[in-house]
Amino acid sequence: MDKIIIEGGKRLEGSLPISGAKNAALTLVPCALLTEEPVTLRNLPRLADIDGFQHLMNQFGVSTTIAGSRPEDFGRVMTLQTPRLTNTTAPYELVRKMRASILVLGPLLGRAGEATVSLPGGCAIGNRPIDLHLKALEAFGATIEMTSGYVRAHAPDGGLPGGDFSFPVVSVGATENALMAAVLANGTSRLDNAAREPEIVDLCNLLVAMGAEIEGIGESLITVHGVKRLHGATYRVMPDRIEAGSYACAAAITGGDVTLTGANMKDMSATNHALRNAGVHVEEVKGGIRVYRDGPLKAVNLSTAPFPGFPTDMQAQMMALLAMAEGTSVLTETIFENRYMHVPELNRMGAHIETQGRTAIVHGATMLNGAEVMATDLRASMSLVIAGLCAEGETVVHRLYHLDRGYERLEEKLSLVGANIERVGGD
Ligand SMILES: CC(=O)N[C@H]1[C@@H](OP(=O)(O)OP(=O)(O)OC[C@H]2O[C@@H](n3ccc(=O)[nH]c3=O)[C@H](O)[C@@H]2O)O[C@H](CO)[C@@H](O)[C@@H]1O
Ligand SMILES: C=C(OP(=O)(O)O)C(=O)O
Repeated sequence: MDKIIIEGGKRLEGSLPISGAKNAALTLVPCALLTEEPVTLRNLPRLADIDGFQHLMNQFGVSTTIAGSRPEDFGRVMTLQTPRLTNTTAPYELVRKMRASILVLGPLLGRAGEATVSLPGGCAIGNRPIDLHLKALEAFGATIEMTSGYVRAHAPDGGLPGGDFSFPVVSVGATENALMAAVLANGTSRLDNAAREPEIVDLCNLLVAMGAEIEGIGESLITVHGVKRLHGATYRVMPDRIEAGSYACAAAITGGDVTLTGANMKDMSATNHALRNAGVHVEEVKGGIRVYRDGPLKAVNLSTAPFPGFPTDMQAQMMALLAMAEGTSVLTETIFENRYMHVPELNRMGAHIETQGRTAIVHGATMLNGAEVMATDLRASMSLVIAGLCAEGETVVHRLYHLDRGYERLEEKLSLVGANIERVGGD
């Protein structure tokens, strides 16, 4: 298996391009199931998760063509077309590798009136149940059965009637599945306490471009008036706010000065606020965001929360940064019950971090040392890369498949700003 080797201590400087957002792309791609016309997605990141999703879509009879794939380009353009659904089952083999496959449930049900999707199961960061996805679809009139590890959903003859659902907990994926099911329902549906993440806004914008009628985009009460059919559209995937935040931490930990081209400031308020409190300068510049640091890093207390709160997907990267700050930072993870697996690995690099349940206490201003570390989940992997960039000596990050799910050609991007980083084939 490949590994990444980082020689720490290089100050990052220059410009680094931000890719299309993984978490937006994973909900935009299944929208192609909702129409027989072509849906073209621009700025789609080149990631293992997107390749996996493309494969899953092909199983349903979706044709996919890719343009703009010169090896030197970041991103690409994919056109998906579903003249006819040839299959409505998402098998265990594909869902197991990619949790976001559950996002085909809503659109398949909306278009075909039925869907069978393998239960995704838990993953490293937590149990991640899908009960709210199913309850929302039931509220719209679907019948749900569970058999042999699969969810089978059926709409009544004539399609889903639509209905109202209030989420007891904010869920990004359940809001997305519900929206994709509601757009083709016979009546009006209302989602209360819906997720307000920018990726949900991106999804709604594509659905509207396809002819959907949605009110309350970006708000916690969303109303969807079902339409008879949707048409094709061409749409540009939003920039990845988590990738941008991750590279902002990388720039900051090295005391660097990096412009994140293509990043969107307005999607990143909570992350930028935390960075500024930590003593990092974050400025909007033409075409992106400039991040630099010219003073010491300061301790910050943070609690993860649904948007517009501080994103759980930035917790691990910020923790690596705070390991080098003066003072003690207290981080609280409120979204996933097991999202501190980077802590023992960061401690092996010389950090002083203790965890007590959902709280992590980071005793900062430590000197980090390079070490061999094991990446356990996507953002945990990135926190180890960030730590490695400022550590003394060599850091070797093993198990790269997590990083490849969410960071497009990470080592190339970091090399562009002067990092001493390479990917090598391992045993
Ligand atoms: C592909 C994608 O977009 N992934 C993101 C998405 O994941 P995902 O959509 O899986 O996360 P959710 O927003 O659904 O999860 C939020 C919380 O709700 C709980 N829950 C969720 C669904 C459900 O049916 N029942 C339930 O109890 C979860 O266990 C978790 O505690 O949002 C998370 C929270 O911002 C991010 O960390 C992930 O990167
Ligand atoms: C947890 C994440 O993704 P996923 O939901 O795809 O596992 C993430 O992007 O940090």
